[in-house]
Amino acid sequence: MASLSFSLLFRHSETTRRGASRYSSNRGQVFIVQEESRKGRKIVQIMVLVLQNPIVIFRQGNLKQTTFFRSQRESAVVRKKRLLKANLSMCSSITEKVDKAPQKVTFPIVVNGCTGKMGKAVAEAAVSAGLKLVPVSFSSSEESGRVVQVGGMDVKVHGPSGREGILASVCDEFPNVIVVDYTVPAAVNENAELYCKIGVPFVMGTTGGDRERLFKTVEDAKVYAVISPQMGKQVVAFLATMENMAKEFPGAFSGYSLEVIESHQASKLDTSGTAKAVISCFQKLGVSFEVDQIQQIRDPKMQLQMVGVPEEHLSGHAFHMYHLTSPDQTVSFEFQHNVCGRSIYAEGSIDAAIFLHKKVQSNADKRIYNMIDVLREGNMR
Ligand SMILES: NC(=O)c1ccc[n+]([C@@H]2O[C@H](COP(=O)([O-])OP(=O)(O)OC[C@H]3O[C@@H](n4cnc5c(N)ncnc54)[C@H](O)[C@@H]3O)[C@@H](O)[C@H]2O)c1
Ligand SMILES: O=C(O)C1=N[C@H](C(=O)O)CCC1
Repeated sequence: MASLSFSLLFRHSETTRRGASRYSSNRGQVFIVQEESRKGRKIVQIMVLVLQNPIVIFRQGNLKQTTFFRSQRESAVVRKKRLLKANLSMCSSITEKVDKAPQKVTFPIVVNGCTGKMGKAVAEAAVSAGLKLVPVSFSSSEESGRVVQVGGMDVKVHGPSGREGILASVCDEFPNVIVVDYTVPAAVNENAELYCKIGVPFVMGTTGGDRERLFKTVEDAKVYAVISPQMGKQVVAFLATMENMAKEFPGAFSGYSLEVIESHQASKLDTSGTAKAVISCFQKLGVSFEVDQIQQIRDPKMQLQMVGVPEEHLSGHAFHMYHLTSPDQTVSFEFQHNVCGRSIYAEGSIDAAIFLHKKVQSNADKRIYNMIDVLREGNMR
C-alpha cells in the first residue's frame, strides 16, 4: 500500500553520485539511500524534502516516521545536532538545500489587469505560491462587471469608476495587501497615483506611460514599490551585467553602430521597455542610438518566418536582438534574449511582491526598488 501510493506520487529522476536514488513530484523530492547494516541487514533510508517545510524523514524497517518542523526559534546549534542525529551526514548537499529553503511567507495580493495575459498568469502564480489572492481586479471600462476565474477563484473586475473607494476598502479588509499592476501603458500613471494616494505598496510590471512622472509620484508619496519593465530573473541578470559593463567601461563601444530588433505579440501596445533599458546601457558605453531606431516586429507572419518565433507562442513572446558593429566593420557583437510565454515574468513578479512585503514589514528606509535589487538580495525562489 505504502509503495503503491509512493509510486503514484513520485517519479524516479536520477541516481546521484553518492548512490542515492532521487524521485521527484510537485510536492518535493525524495532521496532513497540503501545501506548494509553491520548485521548484514538492508537498511533503506528515505528522505523526503517537501519544498515548503516540514522535512519528513522516514526510516524503513520499523517504518518509524520522524517529522521535524523547522521552527524559527530553533537555534543553529540545535538544528545541527538534530540533523546529525538523523544521520544525514552522507547527504550534505541535500541538507544544504534544506538550509536554503525559503520561509513560507503569505499576505494578500491584488492583481490589476487580471483580464489580460500577464495579470492572469501572475494571479495564478500568486495562488500557487500560497499568497491570498484578493478577488478584486481593476481593468478597462469594457471589462467592468465581469467575473473572471483565476487560480480557482472568482475575481470581480472593476472599471475605472469608483476605484479609490474600492481600493481603500480592500486595504481595510486585507491589511498588508500588495498590489501588482499588469495593465496598459495608458493606465500606468493614473494607477500609480491611486496606489500612492491610498498608500498601498505595489509592483508595477506594466511598461510605458510617463516613467519620469511615475518615479516622481512614488518618491513624493514615499510609498514602497518595485518598478521594472522586466521581471524575468535571467533577463534581469543580463540587464544588470550590461549596467555593470557600462559603469566599469564607459565609452567602450564608442563609434560602434547598433541595430535593435524586438518582436512581441501583435497586441503589445508599446515599444519594449526592456529594450529601452538595455539601450540606455549601450548609450553609456558610447553607442549613439535613439529609442525610435528600434525595429519593432508585430506581424505574426514575419515573426514566424524571419524571427523564428514558434507558432504556439505568437500570442505571447518577447524576442530581442542587439547587433553591434565596429566602425571599420571588422568586429561585431550580438546579444539576444528570447522568451516564449509568460511564466518567467509571473514567477519574477511574485518574487518582487514577496521582496516588497519583507521591505514593508522591516520598515526599510529605501522605498523604490527595481528587479535588480530583488535579484541582488537573493529573493528569487
Ligand atoms: N515587467 C515585465 O516583466 C512584463 C512582462 C510582460 C508584460 N509586461 C507589460 O505588462 C503589460 C500588460 O501586458 P499583457 O501582455 O498582459 O497585456 P494584455 O493586453 O493581455 O492585458 C492588459 C489588460 O489591461 C486591461 N486594461 C485596459 N485598460 C485598463 C485600465 N485603464 N486599467 C486597468 N486595466 C486596463 C485590459 O483590459 C487587459 O485585460 C504591458 O505593459 C506589458 O508590456 C511586463
Ligand atoms: O509581452 C510584453 O509586453 C513584454 N513586455 C515587457 C517589455 O516591454 O519589455 C517585458 C517583455 C514582455
